Amino acid sequence: MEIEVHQLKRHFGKTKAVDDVTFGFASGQIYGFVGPNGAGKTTTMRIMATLDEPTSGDVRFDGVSVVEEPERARRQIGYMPDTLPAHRDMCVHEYLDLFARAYGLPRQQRRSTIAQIEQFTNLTGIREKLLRALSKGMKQRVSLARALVHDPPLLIMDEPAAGLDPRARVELRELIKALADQGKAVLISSHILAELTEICDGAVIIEQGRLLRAGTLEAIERGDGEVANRRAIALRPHGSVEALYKAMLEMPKVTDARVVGDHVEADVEGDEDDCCDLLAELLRREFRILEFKQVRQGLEQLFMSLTEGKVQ
Ligand SMILES: Nc1ncnc2c1ncn2[C@@H]1O[C@H](COP(=O)(O)OP(=O)(O)OP(=O)(O)O)[C@@H](O)[C@H]1O
Repeated sequence: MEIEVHQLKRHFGKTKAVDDVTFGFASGQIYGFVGPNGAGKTTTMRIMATLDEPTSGDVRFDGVSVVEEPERARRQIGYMPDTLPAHRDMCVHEYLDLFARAYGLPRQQRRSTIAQIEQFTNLTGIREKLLRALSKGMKQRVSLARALVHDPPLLIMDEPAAGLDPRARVELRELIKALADQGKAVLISSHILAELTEICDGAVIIEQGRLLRAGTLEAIERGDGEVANRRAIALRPHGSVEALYKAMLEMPKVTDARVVGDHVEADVEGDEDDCCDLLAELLRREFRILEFKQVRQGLEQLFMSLTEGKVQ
């Protein structure tokens, strides 16, 4: 499935919550949605989930428009909001059954589908528990299960890791990866950028409603603008790290270098060719290099170099 967000705008009075945002991604991909508080992430996600209407622009799932055919579009997505289930006096199983009915799943199919999802989200052991008796992590899993009952090809998750303990975060990450492996497209907003870097294929970076960058992490890193002509490399010498570190600092295209354990990491002003030239020069100077690799910038670094923390 192709997801296309096209020139999306959503204005609340004078506030341009979303201001001409265009990006796309596809089945099997996990895209991180990042931006400072108030950047417009939730507003964009709610429009994608057909819970709000754009001022102008559109979102299409394989051509199906959220504006023109919201009912059809709605079946394509599972939305996990940043609020947790609030039907306090209902147990987990009843709650999931309620949503499966709402999506019109016939009885037999409902049973097997819910059983599978409960197993996948690790809810089987607590399916009889009341929602109000659940911990935050359990509620997050119920919320994910609810988003999956109609087997949507696209999953939209708004801050799913917020407030989770480290174990629950790791488990959530594994679930998201498994969903992408099944072929689902996933858009996930989070402020925990290091975590997103580990699972995301790409990112959409917005600030004050405006798109700063969108694409695969590699493409964003390579892209035009201020991060374009910068590469980071890591080298592990056979011999003194300090000697290599000093030599690196003297290289004309190296803007910064640091010793990290048994490696030297360096920022290079230039492209891949410049990195290779640098290695050639080191070898010419008879440095013995055991490892040489390009280091991918994390989302955190990309985000910091692209945003200035502006808030509306
Ligand atoms: N219903 C509304 N009425 C008026 N303004 C709104 C409404 N919903 C959102 N906004 C404004 O739109 C802007 C974007 O808000 P949004 O919740 O989309 O940001 P966000 O990126 O999800 O932020 P956070 O990271 O803090 O969750 C903010 O300035 C917010 O105050």
